[in-house]
Amino acid sequence: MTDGSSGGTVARPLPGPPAAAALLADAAARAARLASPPHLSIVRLGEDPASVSYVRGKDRKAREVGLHSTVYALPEDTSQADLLALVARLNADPDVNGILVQLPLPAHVSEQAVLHAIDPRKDVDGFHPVNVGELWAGRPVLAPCTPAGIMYMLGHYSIPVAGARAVIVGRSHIVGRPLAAMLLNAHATVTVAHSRTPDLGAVTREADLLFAAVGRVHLVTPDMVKPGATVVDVGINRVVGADGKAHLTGDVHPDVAAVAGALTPVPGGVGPLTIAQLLANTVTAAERQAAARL
Ligand SMILES: Nc1nc2c(c(=O)[nH]1)N[C@@H](CN(C=O)c1ccc(C(=O)N[C@@H](CCC(=O)O)C(=O)O)cc1)CN2
Repeated sequence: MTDGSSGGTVARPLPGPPAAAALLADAAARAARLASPPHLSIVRLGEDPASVSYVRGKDRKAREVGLHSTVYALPEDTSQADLLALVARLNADPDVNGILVQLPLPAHVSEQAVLHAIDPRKDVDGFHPVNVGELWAGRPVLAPCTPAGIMYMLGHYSIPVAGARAVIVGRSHIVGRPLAAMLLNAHATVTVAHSRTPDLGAVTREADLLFAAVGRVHLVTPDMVKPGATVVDVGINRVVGADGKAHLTGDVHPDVAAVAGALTPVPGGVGPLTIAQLLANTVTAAERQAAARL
């Protein structure tokens, strides 16, 4: 695409909201076919502003698409035992289809203990080892929301994945690792790079599909990108600009737009897909629970 002013090329923008709207519309239609609205329970500890905002967004969107949502906003000093008791209660409640514990948790609570306690059939975040294992075995049921949303977005914009060389920078449990499994399942050739990868640029320049998910402002610069590659920016970094105001920026330098073939913005890129995919997962969980009761 030409930018019409300098004669140079600019990457095709891949905005998240249209893809998220399509995913939400599908989730809403599936939810409407169930005997009762799927019920999502969201648990949050403490008042971290980003977590408060994400949970509010999940609750609001759930209601917008016809789901039933309950938020448990617990004090920061809630003990691990009390949190586990709540999870056990939600596991046992036949009226609850999906359970989500917002991350990060305070340091005194073991994330692993809590995530492993959620019934895998209600684990709409896809973080339980049963769901992680099914994903890596090529049989995804409930899969982590940000990478699943990214895969949906690539499909929405008809970006080819099968046969592509994909490079993911970042190996987190929320994004990098599950995304690697999803890309493999979709027949890409996948490399996962990380903080100890030597000559990162040589690796990223191989990519037809490049994913930046490390949380380091503008880590990916134009010289690290193959001309025409699709670049997906998963970074959400809060920085203070020259104007003294806080704003969000990604892991990809804006000048990458002059090299890439397509680029997701931050904000307004993959972020909105996270919540849309969560609600799609909640409907999937409810559908499977209804079928198991028949
Ligand atoms: N239990 C979970 N905890 C966390 C997850 C998760 O998937 N499950 N992911 C992240 C945070 N997250 C959802 O929880 C999330 C991140 C970003 C967005 C989003 O829409 N971002 C917007 C910008 C929003 C803003 O202004 O801050 C964008 O990128 O355009 C939604 C959800 C960690 N915790």
